Amino acid sequence: QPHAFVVAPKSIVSVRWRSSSPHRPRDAAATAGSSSSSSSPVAMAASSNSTGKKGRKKKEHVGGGGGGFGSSSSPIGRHHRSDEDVMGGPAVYPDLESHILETLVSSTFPIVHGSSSSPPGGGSILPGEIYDRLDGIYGFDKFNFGGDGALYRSVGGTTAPVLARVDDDHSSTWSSPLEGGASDEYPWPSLLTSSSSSSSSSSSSIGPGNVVYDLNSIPPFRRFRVLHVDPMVLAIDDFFTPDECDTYVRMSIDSSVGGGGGLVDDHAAAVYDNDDPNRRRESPPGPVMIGQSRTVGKDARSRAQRTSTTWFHHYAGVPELLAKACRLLGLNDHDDVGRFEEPQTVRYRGGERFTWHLDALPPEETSSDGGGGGGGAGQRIATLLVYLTDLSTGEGGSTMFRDLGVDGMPLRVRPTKGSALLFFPAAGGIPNAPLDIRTLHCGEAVAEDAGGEKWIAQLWLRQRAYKPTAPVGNDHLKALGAISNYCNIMAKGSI
Ligand SMILES: O=C(O)CCC(=O)C(=O)O
Ligand SMILES: [Fe+2]
Repeated sequence: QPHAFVVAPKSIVSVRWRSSSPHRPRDAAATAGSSSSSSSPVAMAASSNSTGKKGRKKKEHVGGGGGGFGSSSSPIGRHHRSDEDVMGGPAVYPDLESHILETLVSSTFPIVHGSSSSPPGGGSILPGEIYDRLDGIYGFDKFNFGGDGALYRSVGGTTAPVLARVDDDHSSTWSSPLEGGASDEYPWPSLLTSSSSSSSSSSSSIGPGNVVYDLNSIPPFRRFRVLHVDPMVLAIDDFFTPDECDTYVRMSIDSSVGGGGGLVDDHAAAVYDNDDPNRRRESPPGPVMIGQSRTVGKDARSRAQRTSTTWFHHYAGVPELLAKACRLLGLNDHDDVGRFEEPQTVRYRGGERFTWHLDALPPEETSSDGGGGGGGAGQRIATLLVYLTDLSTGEGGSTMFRDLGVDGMPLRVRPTKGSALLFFPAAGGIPNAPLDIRTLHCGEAVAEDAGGEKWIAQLWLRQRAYKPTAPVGNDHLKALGAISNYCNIMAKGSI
């Protein structure tokens, strides 16, 4: 069962849906047995949306030339270069249709790094123009950087919080994709129109009525970097503590004892034996290793796409990840926890990688009939990736966005322990298309002689409630208590 866009070889004339990484357990089973390649060109996906309801929009630009960042309209042909320099493998760039190519323009806006002009508590300051633009594209008020539901912006040389914004612009040409007109606005309604992000406590609707938590107990994330504006790619450097990183790695490794690295083994590591009694992971079972992907996939291409190892985690086992993701994205309602796919950790050893792909899902995976899995959860609208280990320059392992760098080079994000990377695989790019092809990215091969392994944790947010399929018994509901505990601990810590 295909599950994500992966780039076809140049000789193939359009982007095709193709199985690749074990993003989801069902995929692993499918790739192990059958293979991959029902195809469905992007052009088809794009046109299939054209009758959808009008939804939240993109104010302008997208197609290049419209003025604004990233509209330098440099042709994308230059991106059709060999990737041997960065991937050490055969070229897997697509031949894309011209109207898609035209959307692949890099941002030319200079990104301001560093702390010399930082807001209180750190972070970067960008010109107000960028914030205005991000607000228009992404609904800025829902990102919790640097303040209570606010981002910091530069105002006359000083900093001031940007107040949560009322979203009154629904004059969109952005249509609802993939739903046969049956869905609501796409893809941001809940991010944009739910109540102001971080100023109120949550109320429970999917959870037991007595579970309450307040995500405001988690300090706002202050150390963020805007790596690219449109499409937006953010790094959040204070997302996980070193201890949290170590815990996530350790529980993955520990759970695989006896798991044997088989393909899908829902029974492996059914019980997680926490060796740290101070943590609250006593009851939930541990993560399940779903396979070393050297063995996942039948054909050479599938095998080549990901050569790492993935573990699927019980929601209840990763409250820090869920709570912080909700805090970051302004998802205060318990229902929103139910929109996350199975949390994953991924290990890349020397030589391992994940080649160019898009995280956005093919239509059959998002349809509301549930036929594609996930219970009609809709599209992946946000990718959150947390680096659990450091890799130094020269050790490889960077996440690279092929088309978002400067001078034809990829945007390269080196793994930094505790940093998160946030981007939006289906939020913009091609008008009326259900994916943002500009977010094409890869996990660069880790150098054979790297000093350590690359580990990441990953989380995908869907448009609607998602039905997990692994590990057995995995249930969002069971995480609410753990999230509540975590928030309580954070609240006490900050007093
Ligand atoms: O490992 C990375 O840096 C990227 C992983 C990734 O893109 C994915 O798993 O979808
Ligand atoms: Fe990805």
